[in-house]
Amino acid sequence: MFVKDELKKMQNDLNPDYSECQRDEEEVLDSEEEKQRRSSREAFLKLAVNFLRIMKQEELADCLQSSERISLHKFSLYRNEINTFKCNLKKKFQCVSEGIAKPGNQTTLNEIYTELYITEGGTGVVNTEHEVRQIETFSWKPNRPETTIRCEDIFKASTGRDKPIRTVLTKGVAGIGKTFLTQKFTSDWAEDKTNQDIQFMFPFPFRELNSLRDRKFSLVGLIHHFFTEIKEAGICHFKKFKVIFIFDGLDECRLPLNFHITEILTDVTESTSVDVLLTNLIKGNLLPSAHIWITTRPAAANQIPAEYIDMVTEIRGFTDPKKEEYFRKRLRDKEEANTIISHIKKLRSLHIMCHIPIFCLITATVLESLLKTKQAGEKLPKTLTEMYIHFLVVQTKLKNIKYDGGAETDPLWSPESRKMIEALGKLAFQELQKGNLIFYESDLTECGINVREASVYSGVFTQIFKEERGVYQEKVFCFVHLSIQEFLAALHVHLTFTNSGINLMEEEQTASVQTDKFSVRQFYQSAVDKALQHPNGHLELFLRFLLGLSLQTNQNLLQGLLKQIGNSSQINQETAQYVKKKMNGALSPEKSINLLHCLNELNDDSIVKEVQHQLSLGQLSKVDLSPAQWSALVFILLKYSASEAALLQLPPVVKACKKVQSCQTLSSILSSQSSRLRELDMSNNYLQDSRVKLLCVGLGNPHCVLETLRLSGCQITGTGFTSLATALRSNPSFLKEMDLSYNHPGDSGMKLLSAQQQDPHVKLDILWNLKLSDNNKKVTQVKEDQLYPDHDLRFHHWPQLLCTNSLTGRCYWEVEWSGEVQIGVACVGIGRKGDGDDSRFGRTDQSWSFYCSDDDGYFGNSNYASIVIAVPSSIVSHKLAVYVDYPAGTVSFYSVLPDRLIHLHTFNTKFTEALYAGFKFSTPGSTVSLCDDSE
Ligand SMILES: Nc1ncnc2c1ncn2[C@@H]1O[C@H](COP(=O)(O)OP(=O)(O)OP(=O)(O)O)[C@@H](O)[C@H]1O
Repeated sequence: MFVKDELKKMQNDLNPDYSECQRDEEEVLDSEEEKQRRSSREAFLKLAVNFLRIMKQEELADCLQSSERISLHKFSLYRNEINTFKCNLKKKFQCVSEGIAKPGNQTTLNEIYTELYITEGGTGVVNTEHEVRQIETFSWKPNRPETTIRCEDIFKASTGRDKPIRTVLTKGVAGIGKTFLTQKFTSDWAEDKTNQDIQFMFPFPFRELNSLRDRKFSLVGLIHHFFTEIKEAGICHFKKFKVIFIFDGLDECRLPLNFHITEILTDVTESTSVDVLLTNLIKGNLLPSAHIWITTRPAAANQIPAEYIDMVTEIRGFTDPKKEEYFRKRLRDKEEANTIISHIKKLRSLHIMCHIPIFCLITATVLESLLKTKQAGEKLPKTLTEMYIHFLVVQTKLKNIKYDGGAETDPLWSPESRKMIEALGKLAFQELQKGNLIFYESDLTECGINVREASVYSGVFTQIFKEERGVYQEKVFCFVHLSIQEFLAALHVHLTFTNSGINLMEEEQTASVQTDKFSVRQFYQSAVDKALQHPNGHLELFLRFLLGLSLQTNQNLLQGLLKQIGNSSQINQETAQYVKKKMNGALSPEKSINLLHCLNELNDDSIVKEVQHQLSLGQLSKVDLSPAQWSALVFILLKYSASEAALLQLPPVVKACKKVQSCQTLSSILSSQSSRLRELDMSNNYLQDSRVKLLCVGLGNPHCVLETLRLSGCQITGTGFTSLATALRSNPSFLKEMDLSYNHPGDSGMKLLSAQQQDPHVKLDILWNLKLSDNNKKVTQVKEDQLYPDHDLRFHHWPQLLCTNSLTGRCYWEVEWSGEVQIGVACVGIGRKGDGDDSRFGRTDQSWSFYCSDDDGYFGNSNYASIVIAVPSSIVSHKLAVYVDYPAGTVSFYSVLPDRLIHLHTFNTKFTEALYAGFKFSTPGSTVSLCDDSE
């Protein structure tokens, strides 16, 4: 029976038509009897394979041997080894090395892990902006629903996806928690908490793969190399299992990944270089059923062509409540946690930066230590430079006490500590210039850092400098966060200048007398110039730190390490002036805003204050803003949650905008996630196509929430219309109203916009579609958009209009109509904006009208009262008469027949404001014409 059953199963295994789900009834059970049965099966299979080989049926033998059944058998047979594998993974990720580990007081991943906000979407497009700047323009109030993903669901398709997800690319700036997330994902699986349908999870950090650059492996070999338990269990067949490969830190990859090479590899046992192995795995040539998860900093995301990525996700860090949760987890003293949280909340810049977990870690370390030693009246750090200086001081103090046996009161900067910081600073600066974020032994040696010392050091300054050991001997080093590297680089440049007078910011370096005022001024100004020249803004944070270090208060904090520069307050003022001058030149908004941050580091908040003052006075519209003030305005609007009143002022402000730069600035306001700008009126500005194009960058950004855009009389031609149409196509969700009158769209421009209006995704509700003709006596509702000059009295939503002359005394007129229209009168105070009833003919008590329809006949309307008139077909006419007796307060309607008038209805009211004749249209093609003899 057993033999018969097994043979049947084997037959099924060798039958290509036999489906996967039919195999599923083969379950792995744990009972003793089951175990025995499994080992008998295994033996029987081996026999069968042997027989097949003797019979020269090699192909069948191979097939049977590599079948899922064998693998499944092995999977269950090697359960112990697999448990060891899981156990080791668990151990590996359980403890996190944060700061100086106190023996017996190690933090575990599960204790400290705080949920990250992860969103689905985004493209693999590279972002060349500086990462920290990207973070700062980020706010936690998404303007539209975003698909968020939980850590354990990274491979679960969101609704609407029909294809299973094979490859996921997760982006996130430095220190945002990519590695932590992959560790949590793996350890939750290893702890049997989540994703239990997955049989194997293999985490491979790129920095460890780098050390295998010159070696050859098969995929199985690579797995065995990293995970010896798998090798020892002899598991070689992964084809039919659910396997996840996790590749963390693509940005650190030093393997030459080339996706255009033709070398196709499908055999998991064939050896090749690791880069070829990886590209084939990612492309799906190798193990097409495996899942692949790659994490990367944004700038490196484009190394993998988009076609090989099924889903892109982004880690956005901590939400506001999670920031607080993190601090509470980390700082066990409740009171301390409260003080720190409230300090951070008060300082918006710090609060924003705390979206990044690593920054939370730095902040917590610094503030925790300062709170313990703070004297009464002493202030907590407010600027970035201050925070980083304190961080360095805290770390050094800890190292002195813990490793050098020093006391709390000992001088902070021993010659050794100074030497090491100087060397690390040199390394930081040199590598920053080269764009390197990870370094090798040779890089360290070049900066005079002995690897043995450095390895001691990595244990000492754990928070500053990290040493990682791959599976092989080669060690890789990095600063725990890019911003630490930038800070130490700035410190190095400053130290070099104060110690030797050499200005590293200049191309040609000659030593000068550092006390010479001219050279000190030149030093800071050349740093500003150099940072501004950098195309991608990669020296922005560096510059903030360097200028921050020019403050005497900050230099005092580093006494013993940094020599003071004489007369620094005058120099600071001059530097601030220089920065302001630069801000008024032609700069990108990003660079202007960074310079504004630099002013903040220099303790100069004059521009922000000026603009805030103007905002509070409500005077902004009367002031011609300088580009620097523009940047400040953006900064205030984005960062300081401008009051409603301030925002309402924006349209007139924007009216005053003429410069290219202002358009760029506006564009960045519109693109910002925290932008709340709903209405933009740039009418009667000489914008032309070029500036409209700049504006369209913002308009097309998915964060733009603009609802009304007025560009009347802006000299826009077909090209500008093309940019507008493109922008509207890429971000159709919000714009409802656009005034493009008094421009020169030409035929092509008109066509583009009408095509746009047909697009069901575009809610372009108001483009005028009432056409005036016959000397303005006839109105037709048309499908094509008509462009008219904008006018405050125009109805923005409803297709209705009023005549120009007000009605006084007694008036009578006749109107010929067709289609579906309303004819009547309205007070001048009738609403004009929005789609509410207050602006709708017949629905408001400010209008009295008659509805006329080819299909439904007549009925009267005012303030919702419907007066249905039973009209016998003999008296239905397409001519309606209106008679208004203003002093008496009556509006009468008549059906005009060839030989008589038939009274339909009279509304009785009391008129208190000017009254106008008006019409509303309900379907395209409807018309009304004022008859010639109307009075
Ligand atoms: N979810 C989290 N909960 C608590 N702390 C976190 C979390 N994510 C990150 N951290 C803290 O931030 C530090 C940096 O995180 P991680 O190394 O995961 O960042 P990363 O995005 O991989 O950065 P990089 O690009 O520099 O490699 C961690 O060591 C940890 O201290």
